[in-house]
Amino acid sequence: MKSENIEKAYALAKERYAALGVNTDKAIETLEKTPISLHCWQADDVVGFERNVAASGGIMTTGNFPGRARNIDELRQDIDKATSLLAGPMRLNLHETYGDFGGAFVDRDQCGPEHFQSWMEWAKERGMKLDFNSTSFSHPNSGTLSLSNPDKAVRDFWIEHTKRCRRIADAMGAYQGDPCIMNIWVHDGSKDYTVEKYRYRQIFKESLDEIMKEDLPNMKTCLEAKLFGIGLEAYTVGSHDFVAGYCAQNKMIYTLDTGHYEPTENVSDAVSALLLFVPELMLHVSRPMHWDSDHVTCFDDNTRNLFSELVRAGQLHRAHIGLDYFDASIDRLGAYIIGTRATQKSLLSAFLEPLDLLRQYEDEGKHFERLALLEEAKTLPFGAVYDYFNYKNNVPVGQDYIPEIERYEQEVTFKRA
Ligand SMILES: C[C@H](O)[C@H](O)[C@@H](O)C(=O)CO
Ligand SMILES: [Mn+2]
Repeated sequence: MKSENIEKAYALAKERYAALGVNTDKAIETLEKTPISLHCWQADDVVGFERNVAASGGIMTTGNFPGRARNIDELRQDIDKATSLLAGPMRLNLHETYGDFGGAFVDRDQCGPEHFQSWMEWAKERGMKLDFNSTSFSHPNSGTLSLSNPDKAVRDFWIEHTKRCRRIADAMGAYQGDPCIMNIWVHDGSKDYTVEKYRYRQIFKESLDEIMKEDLPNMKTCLEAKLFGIGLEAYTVGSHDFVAGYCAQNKMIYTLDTGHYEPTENVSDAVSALLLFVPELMLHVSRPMHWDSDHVTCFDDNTRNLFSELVRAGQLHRAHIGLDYFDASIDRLGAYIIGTRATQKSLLSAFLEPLDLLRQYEDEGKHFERLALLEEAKTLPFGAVYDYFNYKNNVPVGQDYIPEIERYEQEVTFKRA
């Protein structure tokens, strides 16, 4: 796109928004300060570097597009390429199975900060901060129950793993001078009816209490809720009610994954309800298709509503934004760009909402006017503002990143056997 046209379109958009009391320069500035945590697992279909096996334990990747990152160097190369096509600050979200194990087998109850030292250095060189996840899936001990397993030996294995992960996250936080956000998601559940729901949840609670005993100042722990996993359809130990209760009681961060709720549920409605009781939210921005299918995030109603609710509530500073999808059916790097840009577009459209006027209408009981403005706001020249944000930050504008991805396929990913 011609720079002259981008600037002209922006100038017109700026005027149009200003007439509604919205400052587009300020919106861009806020977007430039809002980090998005890229999930390392989109680059390699959630395989990691521990034992080179496909993801199992409630999750699954589908598709066989060529070019999956097969090792740490390829994954880093892909992340570098992705960030070169994106404006704004990016963090990187690692799972424990993505450690730099130097070719050795390091079991989950043996991991330590030393296995992530090279990641810390790599990220620091790029001015990127790291986030982290314990990993209960894709392991012989995963079974259907990990932290909620009545078998003490299995449970202790996962307790040890999760404690170690919190220490790794703490080391990352100390190294980067910014808290590392560590997520706990366990797949624990049952394929069919169980008569022991209370028992498993009680054990899960006790395991979490044990894990959380250690005071680690450079990290924050969050707990992810889920509706069901593949092969675990009848019951999920870490359901929404369990996680909401645990997080509220223990002042812990609630991880809200947009794919983890009933298909007819309005996920964004959880934002204001949860934030009155939990300290912060970790967002896993995803796109469910009938179920938790982890399709690439799009600029759709679900994603837009999520960020509108945060901005309307004035609580964006209490949300950590991360992506969580894994699509192996299209170019994986392209998927990063689409999903990250969709998230940024949703943020920006929330920043550009004529909130003062909408609030005024609402206070005055002018409900026709409120609905009319909500409708009109949808077709304001928002795209011109997003284009300008990318242009100003020297990354491809609009669809101009498509040939960049195609070039990278020819030069890099398609050459991976
Ligand atoms: C790989 C991630 O930890 C995983 O996607 C988890 O966050 C989840 O959402 C499981 O459905
Ligand atoms: Mn998730």
